[in-house]
Amino acid sequence: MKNAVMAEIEASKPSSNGLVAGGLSPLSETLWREKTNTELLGDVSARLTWKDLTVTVALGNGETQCVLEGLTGYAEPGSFTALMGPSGSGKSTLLDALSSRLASNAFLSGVTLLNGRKTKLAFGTAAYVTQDDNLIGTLTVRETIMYSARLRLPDKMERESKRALVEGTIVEMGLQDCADTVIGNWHLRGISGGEKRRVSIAIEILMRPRLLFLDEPTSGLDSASAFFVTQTLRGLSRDGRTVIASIHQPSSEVFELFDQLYLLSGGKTVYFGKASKAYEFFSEAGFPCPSLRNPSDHFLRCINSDFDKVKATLKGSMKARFERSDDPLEKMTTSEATRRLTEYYRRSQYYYTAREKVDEISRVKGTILDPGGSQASFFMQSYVLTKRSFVNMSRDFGYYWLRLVIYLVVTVCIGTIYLNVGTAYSSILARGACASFVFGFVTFMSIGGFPSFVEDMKVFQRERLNGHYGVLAFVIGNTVSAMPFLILITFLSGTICYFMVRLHPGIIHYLFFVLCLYASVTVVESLMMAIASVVPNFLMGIIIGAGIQGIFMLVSGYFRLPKDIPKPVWRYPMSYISFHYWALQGQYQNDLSGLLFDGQSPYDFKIPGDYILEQVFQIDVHRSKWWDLSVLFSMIIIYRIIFFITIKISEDFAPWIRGYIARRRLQKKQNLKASAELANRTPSLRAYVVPPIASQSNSSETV
Ligand SMILES: Nc1ncnc2c1ncn2[C@@H]1O[C@H](COP(=O)(O)OP(=O)(O)OP(=O)(O)O)[C@@H](O)[C@H]1O
Repeated sequence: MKNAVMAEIEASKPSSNGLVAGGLSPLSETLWREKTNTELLGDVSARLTWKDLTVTVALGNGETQCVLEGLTGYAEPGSFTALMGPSGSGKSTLLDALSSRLASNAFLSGVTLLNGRKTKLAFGTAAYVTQDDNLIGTLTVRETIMYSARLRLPDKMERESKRALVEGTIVEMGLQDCADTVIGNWHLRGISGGEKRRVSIAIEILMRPRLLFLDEPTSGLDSASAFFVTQTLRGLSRDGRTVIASIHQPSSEVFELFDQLYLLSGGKTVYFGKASKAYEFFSEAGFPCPSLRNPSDHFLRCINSDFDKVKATLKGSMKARFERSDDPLEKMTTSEATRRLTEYYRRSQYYYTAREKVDEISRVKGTILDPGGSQASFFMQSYVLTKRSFVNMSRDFGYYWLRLVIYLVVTVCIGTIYLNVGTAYSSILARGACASFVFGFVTFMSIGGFPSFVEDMKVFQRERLNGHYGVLAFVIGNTVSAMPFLILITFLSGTICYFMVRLHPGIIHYLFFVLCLYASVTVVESLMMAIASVVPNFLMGIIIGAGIQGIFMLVSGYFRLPKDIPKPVWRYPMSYISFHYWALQGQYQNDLSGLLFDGQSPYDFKIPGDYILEQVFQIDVHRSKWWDLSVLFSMIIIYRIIFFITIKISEDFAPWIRGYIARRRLQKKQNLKASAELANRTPSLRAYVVPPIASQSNSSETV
């Protein structure tokens, strides 16, 4: 079987630019099924319909905007549907609406059915290649696709077979020349934008999804690559898959590959039907395509009204030329042309045929498609994610290496400032200050890793929405992969600090100090990861993380002694929630207990460390320092659970809450509009609806 796959890959010779000639899938559907040990259980084809789909977004100023208006259409297995329209016409919004991924401020109405049933398409039921290529910058193209394959293909499939499948997909997307080049990030120059686009597509077509959405898959590609990529997508659809893609500026050859065409302008349907009939439609509507013009260019020129003003200005300066032209577009504004085309479509047979077809498909209750994202076991997902994350962390200089350097430099500074601190009377406060700095500021520096966490979260969100793996596998992978780096950083810097300052002698005291440092840094990491899952923005995340840690430091018992901290809020519960508090209490005990300090004058008695702990630092010496350390380790687990819960909440509850808020807003808006209309018709009601202060001229605005 392995040989058969390789033979089939070999047979598909790449063209000069590296893409497979003919765009046919090197691995046929049957062979793919055999290789992956997956069977087609019944009819798993995806018939998608949408009827009277309207998307309204709530804008920042309280207004609402209708982005899509009453769209009706369908996509069938074996067909390749292209969405076209000017920039801002609503193509991405339509794809988002169909794939259940609308933005938080968007409200959807209308009916979307998959195989005649209401289904949520996120988390693996459908695959979606979005406009942004969120990839791990330190991995090569081959590694990226290979990890993705291992995350999703069945465990029992041989590694060699997975490799063969990956190589096939690399050839299919014309990526063999850059297969060993890294994707690239802020400090690594990697593959080009067009190649990144193709890697994103390769990752999704690897599993041969039943329903595939692509947002501008050919953007950034040269015309030959765009042609071959489109041909591959069409080849995929010929295997009984349903493919819907938004496409900008297709060449005439690319246009010929489309089965169905959905033309949008200003959120309205201008045309939906067979791509080959669009030419006829435009002629019938009075806008025939001139003989030497690319049909898709012509269609877009007819419906892009963004430049009407520019056109009018140009017309003024080149009057004679425009007057001679018999192009209907020169005789009217494009807004007017779009309006005429939209109206013509609503009256045409294309519109009625589409609606009839939608009703016909919707009536057939087909198979319920399960989220079919990953076929790998939970353990395989966790293992691959841990390994991938570890490789990324070890290659990304900004993730841990830079922090290690800074930690070493800072701890050498601490070591020289508190060098051989001793047991003189003045060393009591010096030891307190040193511990406070180490567990306050040194752990605080861990927020430096936040930009890398945000990048990780972006990749996670893309993969999660496409059902590549579960949330728990991600949390485990992220936690375990970070451990060796955090151990290295904290043990190295902790050791330097401990021995330069000469804190309490003894191996157990040393171990306690570095373990406490490790636990504190890991808690900060976990806290920042939880923040990154809620606030995926560098600046805001760092500000929030810094703010939280600042508050925790304040109540740690150093800047204000524990018993002096105001009891409501600050002492209970804040100081107990603060990890600085536990770290400092534990380290004070670890360092001072058992030592004898000089008195203020040479004639004074020696002061026992336990006395200082109780009387100066107000520490409960009856509580074991190991208890403080275990609280810190529990906090790591608690923060990781919080991280898991925040992701689950944002997946499961947030869309519901957002939908509810959007519905309420829309309802309020509609009620106000209805009241205003009623008030205009019934003068006696005006007083109730229009605030008395509003003048007659701006009353409608006020309403
Ligand atoms: N969540 C949202 N909030 C506010 N406005 C939105 C939102 N979603 C879409 N829009 C607006 O709706 C319009 C359509 O956006 P969309 O991204 O769907 O267009 P598009 O056709 O995909 O454009 P492009 O080809 O440039 O990507 C735009 O004017 C956009 O600003």
